[in-house]
Amino acid sequence: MHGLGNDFVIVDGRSHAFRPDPDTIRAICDRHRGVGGDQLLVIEPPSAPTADARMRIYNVDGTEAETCLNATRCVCWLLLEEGFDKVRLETLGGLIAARRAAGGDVALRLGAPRWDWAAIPLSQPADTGGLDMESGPLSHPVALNLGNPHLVCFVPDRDAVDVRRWAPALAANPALPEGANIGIAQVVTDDRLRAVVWERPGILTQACGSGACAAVLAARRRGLITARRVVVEMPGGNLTVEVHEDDSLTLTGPVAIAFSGRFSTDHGIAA
Ligand SMILES: N[C@@H](CCC[C@H](N)C(=O)O)C(=O)O
Repeated sequence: MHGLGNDFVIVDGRSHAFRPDPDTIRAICDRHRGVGGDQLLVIEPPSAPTADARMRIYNVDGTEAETCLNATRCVCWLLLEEGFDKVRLETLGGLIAARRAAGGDVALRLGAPRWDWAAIPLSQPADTGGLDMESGPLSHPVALNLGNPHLVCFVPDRDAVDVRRWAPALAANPALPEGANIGIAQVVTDDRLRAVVWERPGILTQACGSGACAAVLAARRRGLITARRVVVEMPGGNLTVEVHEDDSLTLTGPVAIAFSGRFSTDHGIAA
């Protein structure tokens, strides 16, 4: 499935456990020799009675990520199609509630972000409203944690930035012990941003749900916008982010199935 081109291989491991090792994850996500995708997702039975299912999120390098909101929208859509009214999905980054929205979209309700330096995490105390970091046109990023770590840099023109050239140095900054997703954002109007995200562990994605939320929250924190309902244009399409009074969020956008199939253990993929 994909959310605006942010694409995922999703394995339903609820009746047959699927615990891929890093080599298997890399093989599945390989765009030339495997299925290909920005992440591998495994649906598991919930560990808490408050959740309907649990989702594990594996990055293309085999590491496990805490949060991926486009992935959450895709997996929640699958669960909603099974007849659930609303869905609560457990992730390493927390419990996320989802419902159907207009036009077949999926809306997620998320808790407030964390802004303190230790929660990003950063290796030492710093003002997360503008870190002392720079890489070419990217400077003084806002840092926040939405279950996963994000830095957001504001630029006058998103498309003028050579993201592959400048973002990796920020992501590798030693002040980020767990790395970070690097957002490059441009304010278009008070309720419209343009953004692109260099995701951990070093891929440029078509869209990023947590990156869209991070861009809106960072723009509000910097005083660059005041709107609470903001459209974020990403290369793959638009996401809508609503910031509620208590700083909780609603993220809404489309999902789509690309194809479905079965893994075989006979063709080099270990299940
Ligand atoms: N790879 C990331 C998480 C991916 C974010 C995702 N695309 C989204 O939609 O939120 C990480 O390691 O944190």
